Amino acid sequence: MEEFTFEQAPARVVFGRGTVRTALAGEIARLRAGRIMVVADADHRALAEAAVQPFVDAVVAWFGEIDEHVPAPVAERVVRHARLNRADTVLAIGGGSTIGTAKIVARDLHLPVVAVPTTYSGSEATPLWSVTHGGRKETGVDPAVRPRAVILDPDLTDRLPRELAVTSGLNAVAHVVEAYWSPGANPIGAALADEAMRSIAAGLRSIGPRGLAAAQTPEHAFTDPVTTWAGTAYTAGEQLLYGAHLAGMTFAATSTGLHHTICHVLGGAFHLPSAALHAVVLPHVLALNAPAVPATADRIARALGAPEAVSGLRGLAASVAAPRTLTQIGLPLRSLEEAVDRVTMALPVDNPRPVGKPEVRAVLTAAYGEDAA
Ligand SMILES: NC(=O)c1ccc[n+]([C@@H]2O[C@H](COP(=O)([O-])OP(=O)(O)OC[C@H]3O[C@@H](n4cnc5c(N)ncnc54)[C@H](O)[C@@H]3O)[C@@H](O)[C@H]2O)c1
Ligand SMILES: O=C(O)CCC(=O)CC(=O)O
Repeated sequence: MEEFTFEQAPARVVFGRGTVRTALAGEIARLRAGRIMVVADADHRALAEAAVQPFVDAVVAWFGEIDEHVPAPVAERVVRHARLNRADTVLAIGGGSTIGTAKIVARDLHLPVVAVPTTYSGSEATPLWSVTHGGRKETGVDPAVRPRAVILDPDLTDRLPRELAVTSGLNAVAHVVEAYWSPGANPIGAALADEAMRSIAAGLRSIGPRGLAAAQTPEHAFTDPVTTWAGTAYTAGEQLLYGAHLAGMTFAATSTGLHHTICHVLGGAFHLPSAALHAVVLPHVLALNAPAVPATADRIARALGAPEAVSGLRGLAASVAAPRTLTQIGLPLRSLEEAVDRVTMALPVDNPRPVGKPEVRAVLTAAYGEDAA
């Protein structure tokens, strides 16, 4: 076996139903969190207020201005708010945008973050941060922003509306796919990726037309020994949250390629919903790259439980009625040339095959589907 490096910043992860009530206070105490600033959007304020009750006297500030892709003025305000209130720790309760907002405080003021994710973004497992300056999404890596304690409570993610559960699950699939072929790929990351992909795919297949709440009943629970732990069956929501966290871990240990670059550039420039963007773009980047990395494509197919990677991913996305075109998620066809130019300007990227403007155009045109015909 060739030499390889695998690095993860230290973090404690607590997984289980109800752990936002039963375990969060313990993690706060263990970290000696001191003065706490809570970051949560308006939709998660009540949940966050209930969660902090056991340590409410330590909460010195709230920040609720969350905007996807973390606009620079919001990043400045959250840091100022933490500084003014002399916060020692940031507690983020919400999706990738909320955790991403908290991460900027960690980046700039070196405060620890405690994360309670409510989507499958996997951001709670990564040292990646981003800030968008006037339509240009800047991303960076800083081990200090990786949350030091993480509460994975499937009761929270099971509340996701069906559409967001689907696209967020496919966002996690995108982390896994790029982790397999990134230059930093290594055997430990690939083992995490295999388990992440199996788990997410199993969870997605069970969502069905009625969403996660309907997939929690015992008849939906997984008893396949490959995907259960110590004989305990997992529900679809549990499979998804567990898999999404592993996806974040494996993605964290590698680097971003063409797929994530496209999503960052377009997400920031056109303020598109990040998870839906991943869901639409991923099959086309996989179709571009799979012939260049046949062994990796076979491994992706095996993890998906499909005979072939590209059709396997397309089948999975179709089975959950994922959005299929850029038009569907808010990028009109008239923006194609601007989108191609913006992504091309972000090249070069680490990618299994060389990418120039023609490849970018091919991927984005394909992502418009029948709308580009
Ligand atoms: N740093 C990383 O490693 C990383 C990884 C993935 C995504 N991201 C970033 O995170 C952002 C996107 O995050 P996201 O896809 O999680 O979406 P989000 O955090 O923007 O949330 C989308 C919407 O869903 C709502 N929501 C969240 N959880 C919910 C729940 N349980 N029930 C009902 N509604 C809920 C939110 O209030 C919001 O309105 C993007 O900026 C993306 O780049 C970062
Ligand atoms: O927005 C960030 O913090 C970086 C995002 C990232 O690399 C993962 C994603 O877009 O899903």
